Amino acid sequence: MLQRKSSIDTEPMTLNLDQIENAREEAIVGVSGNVAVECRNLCFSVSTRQGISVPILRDCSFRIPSGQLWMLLGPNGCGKSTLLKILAGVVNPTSGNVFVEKPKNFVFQNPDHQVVMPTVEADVAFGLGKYHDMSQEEVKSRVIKALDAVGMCDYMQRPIQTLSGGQKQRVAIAGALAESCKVLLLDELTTFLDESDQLGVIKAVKDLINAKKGRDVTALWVTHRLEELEYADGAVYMENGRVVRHGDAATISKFIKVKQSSYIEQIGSS
Ligand SMILES: Nc1ncnc2c1ncn2[C@@H]1O[C@H](COP(=O)(O)OP(=O)(O)OP(=O)(O)O)[C@@H](O)[C@H]1O
Repeated sequence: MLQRKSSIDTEPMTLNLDQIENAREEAIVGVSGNVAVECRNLCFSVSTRQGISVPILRDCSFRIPSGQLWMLLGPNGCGKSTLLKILAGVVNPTSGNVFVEKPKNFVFQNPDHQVVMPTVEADVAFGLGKYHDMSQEEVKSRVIKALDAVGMCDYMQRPIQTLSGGQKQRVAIAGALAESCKVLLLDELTTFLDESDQLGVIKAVKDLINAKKGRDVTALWVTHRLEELEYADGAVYMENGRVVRHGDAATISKFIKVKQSSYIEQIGSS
């Protein structure tokens, strides 16, 4: 496992090649504090029935600073979900290093796959069941705080099946927050949602990142929607299993837009 970077460098004098590369990366991504997520030379391959190894992720490296909302973007099949599953610990990489600050929590694409209890309150409290010595007061207080963070406090007693898709996503995020999670891994949460629900979920995540500055909750949000980048601090852009660019959201947005327009020009001229 990678070591967390200290915010204060006490021996800055002689840099070896690795340190120079780190400094270059930090200049690119603007990392100034602690790192919440880091991948270094991450590879993942699967084997076909004929025993041929097929690379899915190729040499992926990037860092996400604590307390920020980052997006993971790229064309269909480029490896976003696979990378997120590795960060979540659901899948093991073939090689390379991964660090994700703990506790971490993974929220899935389909809201119906993750809300399991009959009411909102019971659902958010569900994950706390494993802490056997936690008092009822503590459970209640965590549930209220978590629902408050995603703007769902007024829905505590609501039956889950009466919620919209976006409200279910926010309840799922509250469940992760109730467990004091430090890193939220969010897989295309807006895929099944209508426009107003999409906006509601992304704003809820952005608000909680802003509100928790002291506690430094970090979120990595997988998306196809370029317009969602406006809510992000930073982004990782992938193509064909590789991290092509990573850095601040405005730079990545510009990079993708230039790519898209040159692609459209190419189609137009052929
Ligand atoms: N276990 C597996 N066995 C074989 N191929 C796999 C496996 N897991 C992923 N892949 C392939 O790896 C590639 C990346 O898949 P992944 O789901 O990570 O992409 P993605 O960027 O999330 O795609 P999308 O945007 O369409 O959801 C795809 O071509 C997929 O078919």
